[in-house]
Amino acid sequence: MKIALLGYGKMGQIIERFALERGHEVVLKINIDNLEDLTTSNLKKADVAIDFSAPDAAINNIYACFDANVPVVVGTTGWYGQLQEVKNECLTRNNSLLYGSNFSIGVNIFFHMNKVLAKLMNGFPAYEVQVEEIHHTQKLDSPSGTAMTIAEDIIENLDRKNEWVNELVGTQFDDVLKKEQLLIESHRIENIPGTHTVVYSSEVDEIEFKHTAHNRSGFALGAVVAAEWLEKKQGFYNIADIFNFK
Ligand SMILES: NC(=O)c1ccc[n+]([C@@H]2O[C@H](COP(=O)([O-])OP(=O)(O)OC[C@H]3O[C@@H](n4cnc5c(N)ncnc54)[C@H](O)[C@@H]3O)[C@@H](O)[C@H]2O)c1
Ligand SMILES: O=C(O)C1=N[C@H](C(=O)O)CCC1
Repeated sequence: MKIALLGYGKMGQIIERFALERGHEVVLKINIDNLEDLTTSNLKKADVAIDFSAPDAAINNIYACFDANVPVVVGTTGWYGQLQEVKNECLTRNNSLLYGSNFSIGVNIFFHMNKVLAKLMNGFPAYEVQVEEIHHTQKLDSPSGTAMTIAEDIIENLDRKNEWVNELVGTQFDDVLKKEQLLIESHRIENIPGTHTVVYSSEVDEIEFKHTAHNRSGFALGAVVAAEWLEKKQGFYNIADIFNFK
């Protein structure tokens, strides 16, 4: 498979390593310093594109892939406010896109178990729930895309919560939380690849459900596997469509 890498930073470089190991070829690498190479004719040389760029770059890169009719896997987070618009465009134009806030197997198992746990906790109103995420200090978006997925899945399954609110620890936070609001607490600490915890806390005890990424390899391998899965498909997909847990 010929791959275009849109974003060749921390993730793009590890993705390249896994792609080559799995017998693929990288035919295009785009970074902030060679954006002029992001042309339809260059993109058409690829069977699939993988975007791990920046929140403010993702939409433009996705539309460039749509124009070239190249399936695109989007790992970039921080653009989900425009998800519905991108989905409509993808389906109207018969393009292919797969996105995911987190491509690691461990987190996708965590996503599934988080929904099961949230449903269970409907029977236990004494527990207050909170989501916590920790990432490296270069991260541009807050909360993390993974924390948003976790929070949205809790809201869908736990009747006593209906919206999430984000606090980036170390910045001003004046909100007084309402009972139906779910707090996502974001921490930025040097060199942390990604840690997510769901905490259910009562007067008498606490349940912590936690995923810790030891490095970025799980995200990168997952992105290459997702590209292999998407290559011949048409439509708008989420990483959950690959795992399809019941
Ligand atoms: N879904 C997942 O599993 C997952 C895992 C890790 C990171 N991410 C997300 O991936 C994104 C990238 O993460 P990273 O750690 O590699 O960041 P990074 O800052 O190390 O790399 C991003 C690269 O994108 C480049 N870039 C900037 N503007 C661009 C543009 N318009 N087109 C193409 N490239 C551009 C920059 O030059 C930079 O090298 C972030 O949004 C992050 O949240 C997702
Ligand atoms: O390093 C990042 O940035 C990460 N971003 C994703 C997110 O926002 O959830 C996945 C974890 C790492």
